[in-house]
Parts: sequence; structure tokens; C-alpha cells
Amino acid sequence: MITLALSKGRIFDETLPLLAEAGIQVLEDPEKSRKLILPTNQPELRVVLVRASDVPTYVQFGGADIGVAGKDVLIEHGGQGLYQPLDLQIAKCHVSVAVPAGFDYAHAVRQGARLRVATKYPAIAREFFARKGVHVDLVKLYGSMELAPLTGMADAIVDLVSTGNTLRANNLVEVEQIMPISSQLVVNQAALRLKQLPLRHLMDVFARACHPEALV
Ligand SMILES: Nc1ncnc2c1ncn2[C@@H]1O[C@H](COP(=O)(O)OP(=O)(O)OP(=O)(O)O)[C@@H](O)[C@H]1O
Ligand SMILES: O=P(O)(O)OC[C@H]1O[C@H](OP(=O)(O)OP(=O)(O)O)[C@H](O)[C@@H]1O
Repeated sequence: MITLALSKGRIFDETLPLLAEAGIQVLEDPEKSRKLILPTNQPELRVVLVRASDVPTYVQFGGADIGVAGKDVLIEHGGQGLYQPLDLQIAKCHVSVAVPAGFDYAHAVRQGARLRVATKYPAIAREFFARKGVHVDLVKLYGSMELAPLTGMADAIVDLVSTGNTLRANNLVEVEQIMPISSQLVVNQAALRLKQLPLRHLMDVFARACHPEALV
């Protein structure tokens, strides 16, 4: 049995068409069922539903053999014990720095001001501001980062931006793009040795679906 870890929402929704290209179907809809283990039409493949930020942990500790995780989540996790063979080019966005519309971020940086930055991504933010030589106090949040500057709790946020709609709706502006993000296939290194054949087959399924031009 191969266990594939996915998170509900955009990763599940964007992974499904990749599997479908190889005729693999998940037999229950996670939005309708409360089940956490979902069968597929392949008797040897099942899907487990975990939080997006828990996918690397499930794969690292063998709760799943393979999974799909955002690069943002993988960087924060550290990637220990994980083989990362393929960029699936799904769930694409950026990690960016954003501030309230009236805040002169460039001036604050030039002045060497100490900034308070709210984020769900402290590792990415710490590394980015350290490279720039900007002093920051990081405030760890688990969601709704946009609220932090609006309530005066932070000067800036480091968050994911895709269309920019969330920032615009909250009168925030993107002032720096830190890195592009997409989702990555992650595989448990021990499982890859023990279940080599079926895992390589599943990795091929993903490779064919997302990079067909790379295959002969
Ligand atoms: N607006 C977006 N556009 C495109 N991709 C996104 C966007 N927001 C997040 N992502 C990507 O999709 C992944 C999953 O995001 P999702 O919103 O489903 O989970 P989450 O609520 O961030 O996670 P958790 O439940 O663990 O807090 C993120 O890790 C990121 O890589
Ligand atoms: O630029 P946009 O297209 O508006 O996308 C950006 C938003 O998407 C993500 O939130 P998400 O929609 O996943 O909500 P959640 O993390 O609160 O579930 C992210 O945390 C931003 O708030």
C-alpha cells in the first residue's frame, strides 16, 4: 500500500487533475466526507488528508510515503528525511513583504529602523531580512497576517501573495517579493528504498502529468 498525503483545498484540488491523467481517481470528496483516509480506484493507493503544514512531518515520519507540500511549508519544516524529486508547478504564488499603503518602507529600511514583522514563515523572513541587514522583531502568527499591521501590532507582514486581492482588500501594498512558491512532491527516503517500484511509478505519473515535454 502506498499512502499519499495531501491537504484539503487548493493542493487537493490541483493534485487531482495530475492523478486523473493516469486514470487515478480519489473515490470520496473531502469537502463532503469527514473521513481522513480516502480510497482511490487503485487498490494499492490511498490518500490521507492532513493540514498543509503537516504534510512534510507525515512523510518524514512515515505516516505517508509521499506527499504534496508548498515550498513555503518545506522551508519552514527544514526538509529532513525528505526526498524532493519534482516541482509540480501547482499552487503558485510568492512570499512577499507587505506594509500598510501609507508606510514608507524604503525610507524605514534606509534609516536602519527596527521593524516588527508578523508572519507564519519565520525561517523565510529571518533569512531574508538578515541578508538585507534589516533589523526585525518577528511575531509568529498562524493565519490572517494582514490584520497585524491594521491593528498596529506590526509594521509589516511576510505572507503569500497570488492575485494581490487579499492585500488590496486590506489596504496593504507589496513592497518586496522574497521568492516564488509552488508545490513540491516529497517522498520518504526509507520508503523509496522499501517500496521502490510502486513509488517510482507514482513519481512517473506526476512527472508525466506536469512536465510531459520532458519525457520521451
Ligand atoms: N493564494 C494562494 N495562491 C496559490 N497558492 C497558494 C495560495 N495560498 C497558499 N498557497 C500554497 O498552497 C499551500 C496550501 O495552502 P492552504 O491555504 O491550503 O493551507 P494553509 O491554510 O496555508 O495551511 P495550514 O492549514 O497548515 O495553516 C501553501 O503552503 C502554499 O504553498
Ligand atoms: O493574493 P491572493 O490571491 O489574495 O492570495 C493570498 C492569500 O492566500 C492565502 O490565504 P488563503 O486563501 O489560503 O487563506 P487561508 O490561508 O486563510 O486559508 C494567503 O495567506 C493570503 O492571505
